[in-house]
Amino acid sequence: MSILKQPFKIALVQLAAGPDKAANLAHAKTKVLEAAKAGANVIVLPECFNSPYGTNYFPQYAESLTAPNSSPSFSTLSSIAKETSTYLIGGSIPEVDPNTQKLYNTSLVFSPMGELLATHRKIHLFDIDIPGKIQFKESEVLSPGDNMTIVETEYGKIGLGICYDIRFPELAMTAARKGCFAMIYPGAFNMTTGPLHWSLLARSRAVDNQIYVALCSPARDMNASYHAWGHSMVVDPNGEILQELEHSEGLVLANLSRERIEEVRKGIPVTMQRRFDVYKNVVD
Ligand SMILES: O=C(O)CCC(=O)C(=O)O
Repeated sequence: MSILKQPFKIALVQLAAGPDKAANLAHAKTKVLEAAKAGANVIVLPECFNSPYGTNYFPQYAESLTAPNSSPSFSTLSSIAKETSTYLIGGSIPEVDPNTQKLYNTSLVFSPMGELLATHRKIHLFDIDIPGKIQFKESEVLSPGDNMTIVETEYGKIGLGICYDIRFPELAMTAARKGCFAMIYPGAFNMTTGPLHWSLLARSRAVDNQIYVALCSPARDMNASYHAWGHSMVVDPNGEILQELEHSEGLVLANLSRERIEEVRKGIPVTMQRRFDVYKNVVD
């Protein structure tokens, strides 16, 4: 049963990021402060918000998260969450594990007190090859995470994924069955798969599980090597898009309520109608 304990406002910050990490962090801070001023209680940043997106950039921008003081992104996110008294889903950053030298695409989540609540390493790496359109192979440099992430907040449980993770319905389904009322995905789709699948996947995960789904993208920069689709959006448990941006910087603001989840589940009670006796051996 997905429980949303009390209504709240979510903000998605669609941000432009350039090569200067310190400038990216300062810019993120300005925009998160704006979102908090607009009344947001939970604020989400995009995938790779502190660097350009690309396999060649990951090693250069990676930070070790074992000692928070040595990670400028960790300390900035923590202090912004505290300053704004909001839950901050810190998009993602390239992470290096200093023991293994392995790199990950990692999201850090902070409480309104600035405490680290969760660390999600992208589970499904973005390896695709659509001839003539786009070729990308994150696994050339990144390692995959091995854990699902569910964040406990005062509003209830939120499931977390990063970008390509949204293509795997099992992740959202499992989170919903563990009681999450929303899935949040910082993500950076592109100009090929963005128009085809971004909104379709968000609406699918929402309607499959009758939960809220939020996708937060970087703004599009046509001078960068990777052209992000943008279109950050919040989808309600009925698959309806509550708010969507175009490709420029901006803020999505949406109110999430338990009543909406209950209304949708009452009208179309699929959560009560599943036939696990028929398809219980999903993994087989
Ligand atoms: O799934 C896609 O089409 C895009 C995924 C992506 O850009 C990513 O995982 O970073």
